[in-house]
Amino acid sequence: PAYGQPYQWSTRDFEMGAPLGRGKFGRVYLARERTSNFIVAMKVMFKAELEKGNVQRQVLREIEIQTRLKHPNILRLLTWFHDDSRIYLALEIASEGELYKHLRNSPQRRFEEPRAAKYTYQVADALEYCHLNNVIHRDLKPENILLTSSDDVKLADFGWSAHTISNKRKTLCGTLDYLPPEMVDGHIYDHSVDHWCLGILCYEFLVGCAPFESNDNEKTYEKIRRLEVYYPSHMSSGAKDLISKLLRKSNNGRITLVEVMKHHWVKENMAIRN
Ligand SMILES: Cn1ncc2ncnc(NCCc3cnc(NC(=O)Nc4cccc(C(F)(F)F)c4)s3)c21
Repeated sequence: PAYGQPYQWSTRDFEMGAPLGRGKFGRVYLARERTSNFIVAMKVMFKAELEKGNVQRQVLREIEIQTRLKHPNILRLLTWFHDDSRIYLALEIASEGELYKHLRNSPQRRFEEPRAAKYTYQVADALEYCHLNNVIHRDLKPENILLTSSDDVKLADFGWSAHTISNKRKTLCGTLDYLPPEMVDGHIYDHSVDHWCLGILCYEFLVGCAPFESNDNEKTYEKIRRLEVYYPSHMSSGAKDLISKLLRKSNNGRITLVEVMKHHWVKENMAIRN
C-alpha cells in the first residue's frame, strides 16, 4: 500500500472455512488469514439484504463502536471490508460459539450457580466498560454472548448498540423477553436498560428461560409492566437478591454494575469455581 496508508484487507487475504452460524443478516464462517494463519470468525452480509432491512447505518455504527471497544469480555471486531455485493466483519473467534447452545444443552437446561455467577460477573464487567465508553449494548441475551475455549464469555453483536446520546426507540424485533419497562412504554431510556437485561440474563442462566416469557406478546408486556417474577425453589436467596435488585421498574432503582460485581452471591460463587 502507499506509504502511511493503512493496509486494505480483502477476501483475497483469507481462506474461508466451515460455517459457524447464521444470523438474521448473514452467515458467519471460520476463516484463516493466509500469511499469518490467524483464525477469525468472518461475518458475511449482503448489502442488498442490509438495504432491504434498512440497517446499513446500524452496521456502520456497530463498526465505529466495536473497533473502539477493547475488553477481555467483548468480542473484538478486528477489521472490516466490502466488495461490490457484501460487507465482511473479521471478528475475534470464540471457539465454543453461542452461549445459549451451552445453556440449552446443560442438564435441566440451566447453569449451576457458580457458573451463572461467573458469567454474570464477566457480562457486568463488559457492560461497565461499555457504559464508561458511552455505549449501551441494548440487545443483551444468551444468543449475543459467545464462549471461549477457556470458558470466558464475550459480548457480541453490537448491531443494536447505541451511543448514550441517542434515545431512538429500539424497533421491536426479535425477543421481547428482555425489554425493560421503560422501553415497553416507549419512554426515553439510558444505559440502565442494560442493568435490567443483565437481571433477565442472570435469571435465564439459573432457570433456563426468561422470567416474563409467554407465548403471547401482550401477556409478556403485561408481565413486564406488573414485574411478575416467579423464583423457582432451587434458586438460592443470594441469586434472588441480586436479580430482584436488577429487575426494578425505576431505572435509577437498579443496582450499579460495580455493585453486581461485588454482590455476595457473585463473590461466593466465583470463589467456589476458580
Ligand atoms: C457463531 N460463532 N461461533 C464462534 C464464533 N466466534 C465469533 N463470532 C461468532 N459469530 C459472530 C458473532 C457476531 C459478532 N458481531 C456481530 N455483529 C453483527 O452481526 N452485526 C450486524 C450484522 C448485520 C446487521 C446488523 C444490524 F445492523 F442489523 F444490527 C448488525 S455477529 C462465532
